[in-house]
Amino acid sequence: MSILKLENGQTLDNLSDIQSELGSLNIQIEHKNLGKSLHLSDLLAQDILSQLDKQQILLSYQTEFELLKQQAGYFCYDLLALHPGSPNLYTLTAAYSRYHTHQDAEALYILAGEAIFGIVRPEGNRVQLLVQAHDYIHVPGRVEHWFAPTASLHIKALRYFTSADGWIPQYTGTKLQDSLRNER
Ligand SMILES: CSCCC(=O)C(=O)O
Ligand SMILES: [Fe+2]
Ligand code: NI
Repeated sequence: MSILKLENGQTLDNLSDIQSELGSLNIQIEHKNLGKSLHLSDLLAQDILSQLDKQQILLSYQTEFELLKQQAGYFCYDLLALHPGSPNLYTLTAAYSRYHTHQDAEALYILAGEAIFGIVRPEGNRVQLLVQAHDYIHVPGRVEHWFAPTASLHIKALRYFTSADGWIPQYTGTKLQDSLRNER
């Protein structure tokens, strides 16, 4: 389930409270357990996935993708799978965890593990959203954010793209450290 931390340190874990806090940015957050096979849960529990494993996982969510394609106009989807032993884990997370925007919307469905989105709200204050298994988030284009796995360093998620370009980051230079300093 998602948890939202406000800049004043208050945390919200009630989904409708979180949805209204993020409403001003039109960020969509849902929690839906799509209920899959036992075999799939075994795959999602594995760190090392073969190409075939990854294909199987993607195929398992094809039907949901087709539905989302109609509803939200997604173009394609892929699988993000990070674990402590992932090659170039730190290069990836270093890039993701810098504040950035992109033209395209950024949407994920969390399959396993967890991650944090840092988000700048229109009034300039910053919030952090923890997303976990079965959470679906849609961040509209041009919303300033960062993304990082939690200390568990485990995250598997479907990433939904609205164009072939993907999420080309425009780094904003907002210092993460500053935001942490501002957050009590
Ligand atoms: C790794 S998925 C989310 C990271 C991100 O914000 C991005 O790639 O733009
Ligand atoms: Fe992003
Ligand atoms: Ni759930």
